[in-house]
Amino acid sequence: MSAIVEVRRLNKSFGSVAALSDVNFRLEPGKIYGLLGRNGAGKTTLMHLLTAQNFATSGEIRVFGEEPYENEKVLSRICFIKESQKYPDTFRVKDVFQAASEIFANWDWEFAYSLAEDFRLPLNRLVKKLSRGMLSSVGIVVGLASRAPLTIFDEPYLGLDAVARSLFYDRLIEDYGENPRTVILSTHLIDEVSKLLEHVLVIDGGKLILDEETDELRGRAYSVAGPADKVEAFAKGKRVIHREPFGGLTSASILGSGTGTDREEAARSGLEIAPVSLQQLIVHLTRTDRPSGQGRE
Ligand SMILES: Nc1ncnc2c1ncn2[C@@H]1O[C@H](COP(=O)(O)OP(=O)(O)OP(=O)(O)O)[C@@H](O)[C@H]1O
Repeated sequence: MSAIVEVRRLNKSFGSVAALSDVNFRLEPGKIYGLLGRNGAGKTTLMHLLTAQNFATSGEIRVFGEEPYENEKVLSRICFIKESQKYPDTFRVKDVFQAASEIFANWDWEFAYSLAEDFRLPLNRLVKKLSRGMLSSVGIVVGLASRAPLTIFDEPYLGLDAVARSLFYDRLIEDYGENPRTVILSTHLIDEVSKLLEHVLVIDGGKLILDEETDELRGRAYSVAGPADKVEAFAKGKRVIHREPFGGLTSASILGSGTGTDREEAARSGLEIAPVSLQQLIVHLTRTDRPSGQGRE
């Protein structure tokens, strides 16, 4: 299958700061990717390179099989929604939609209007007079209604309340079902989006430390919950990556797939075994107190 994005030996430095170091990956068509990592990891830098908003120091980038730089054919098929998007002062919400409709071949006005209603966006209001959350909603509507073959959301929901965020996830998943495309979602709200993500890329200190299907990743750890003393007895000798006490109970996240013997032991102790949260796994993989080079376990 031909890749939507192919990145080889990609490096980007800003002076002495190596924002990206030897990054290699491919993105397949029709998948939702999570691009995750801590502050300053290199996510925005990578998205800027993919969308030709900056030049790589070295390495290769192919988007739809071609170099993206000054390549209208490629760039017209990418919709990049970023937190800090600026609009002309005179633009009303409907002007943003009009401009987007002229850029993106698959733009769907009906969908845009229905999303604007869902997000309670006043079409005639000047964009500069919108609240922070409403401004984020404008970006989300553009990102969804453009139906660009490669849609990239970089922390798209600054100021958005939980209801609006959940609306975004619902509309994205519904529309993606009917109109498959490749989506990259970069966010710190990992648990919120974990159900959407089919594949996860994690960057840490400019290096790609994880490139894995979400389901496989979830199989790398499990959580066990019950009375604190029983959980501790079960966890003894195992690699605990997170502990969360609640009342007299504890939940511990443990590395490993949880063998049949583990499960029998947990059942005998009356402990509940469940899949681990994606967020806990990623936090574990990107913690600074881990010895270096342990990203790929
Ligand atoms: N224009 C620039 N000039 C100098 N350094 C930069 C520039 N842009 C990014 N950097 C540095 O590159 C590194 C990666 O930054 P980047 O913005 O890509 O991180 P990020 O993963 O998007 O972070 P966040 O989650 O906080 O948005 C950081 O150390 C940052 O300070």
